[in-house]
Amino acid sequence: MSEATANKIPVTVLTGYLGAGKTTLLNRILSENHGKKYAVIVNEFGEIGIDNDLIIGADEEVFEMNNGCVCCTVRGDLVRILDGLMKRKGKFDAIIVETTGLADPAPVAQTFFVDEDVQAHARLDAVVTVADAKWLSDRLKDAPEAKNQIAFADVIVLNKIDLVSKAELAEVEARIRAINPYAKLHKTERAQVKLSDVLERGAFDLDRILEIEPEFLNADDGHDHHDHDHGHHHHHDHGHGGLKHYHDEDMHSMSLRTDKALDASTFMPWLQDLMAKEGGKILRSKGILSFSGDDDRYVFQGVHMMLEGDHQRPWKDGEKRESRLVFIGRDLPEQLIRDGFERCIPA
Ligand SMILES: Nc1nc2c(ncn2[C@@H]2O[C@H](COP(=O)(O)OP(=O)(O)OP(=O)(O)O)[C@@H](O)[C@H]2O)c(=O)[nH]1
Repeated sequence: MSEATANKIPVTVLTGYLGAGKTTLLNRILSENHGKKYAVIVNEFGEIGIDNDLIIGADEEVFEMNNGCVCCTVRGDLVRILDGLMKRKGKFDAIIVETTGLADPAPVAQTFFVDEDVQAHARLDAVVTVADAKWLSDRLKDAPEAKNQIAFADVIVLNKIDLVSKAELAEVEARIRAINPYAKLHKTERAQVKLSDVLERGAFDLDRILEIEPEFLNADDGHDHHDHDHGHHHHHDHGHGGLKHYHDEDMHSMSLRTDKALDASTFMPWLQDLMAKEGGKILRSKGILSFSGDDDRYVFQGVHMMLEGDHQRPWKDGEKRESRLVFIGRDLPEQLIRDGFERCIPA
C-alpha cells in the first residue's frame, strides 16, 4: 500500500440482507477491546430510527441516515457525512457504514471511487457481507440485491449456523461459492468473528468488481433524477451512470408508535400470533417497547416468524417512554397490523 493510500481513512461497508446479523456483528466488533475510535454510519429502511438504539455505544459516534436507502436517495447524505468526518481527520481510525438490508452495495462502494473528495481522503477497505444461513437460499431466488451483496463481498460472514443442519449449511455455502468464489468466508453463530477478520483487511478488489460490473468507475451518476418511492410492485434495476443497480420496490415498511405504556400480557401474545400467521410476509420486525410496571426498555426483533425479545436497559431519566415498532415486508398486511396494535394500547 502506498503512503498516500495508507493515510486515507479505511472504510468498511457492512452489508447483508434484512435480519442477517449486521447489527449483531457491529456490536461484537465495537465491544471488543480494540483501543480504536470508529465512526459508524447507519442507514435504515423505515421511518423511525431504531437501529441506532440497538447499537451498544462505547466510544463510537453514530450517524444515522434514515428515510431512504443508502444506495438510492440518501447517497448524498453519505457523501456529506463522510466529508464532515474527513474534515475531523485524526479523530477516527476507521469508518464503518452499515447499510440497510435492502441496499445494493454496488453504488455504495462506487461512492469511494467516483466522488473526488471522498476518494482523496477515504479508501474502501472491504465490503463485508453478513449472510443468513437459514434464509439466504430463499432470498437468492427472489431478491437480486441479496445476490449482489454476495457478489460484491470481500469478506462473507455466514451467520446463524445454529439454525441449520450440516447439509443445509453445505448447500448454502455452495450457493455462495457459485456467486463469489473469492471472498474470505467465516461461518458463525451470533457473528462471532475476530475484529481483524473484518476490519483493516485492505481487501477491496477493484479488478474483480470491474469484471462483475464493467461500468463501476463510470462517474456520471444520473441517479438524483429518479427518486422512487417504495410502494409499487416490481423489481427494477436502474443505472448509476451505467452501473446496474437492483432495488426491490415491492418491499414496504410501516411503523407504529404510542406513548401509552403497553401491557405485556396483551401485547406479547398478539405479536407472537401475528408472526406465526403473517411471518411469511413480514420479513423483518423490530421494536423498542415500554411496558407498564417495567422500568426497563424491552427490545424485540423478528426475522420472519422467528422472534426474540429481551430487556435492554433501564429507561433513563428524562427519556421519553414510548414504544416504537417497525415492520418490513412484501405485501404487508398493514391494516391488520395497525388494528391489532391499536387493540393492545390501553384505553
Ligand atoms: N439464532 C440466531 N439468531 C441470530 C444470530 N445472529 C443474529 N441473530 C438474531 O437475528 C436477528 C437479526 O439480527 P441483526 O443483527 O439485528 O440483523 P441485521 O442484519 O442488523 O438486521 P437489519 O438491520 O434489520 O437488516 C436478531 O434477533 C438477532 O439476535 C445467530 O447466529 N443465530
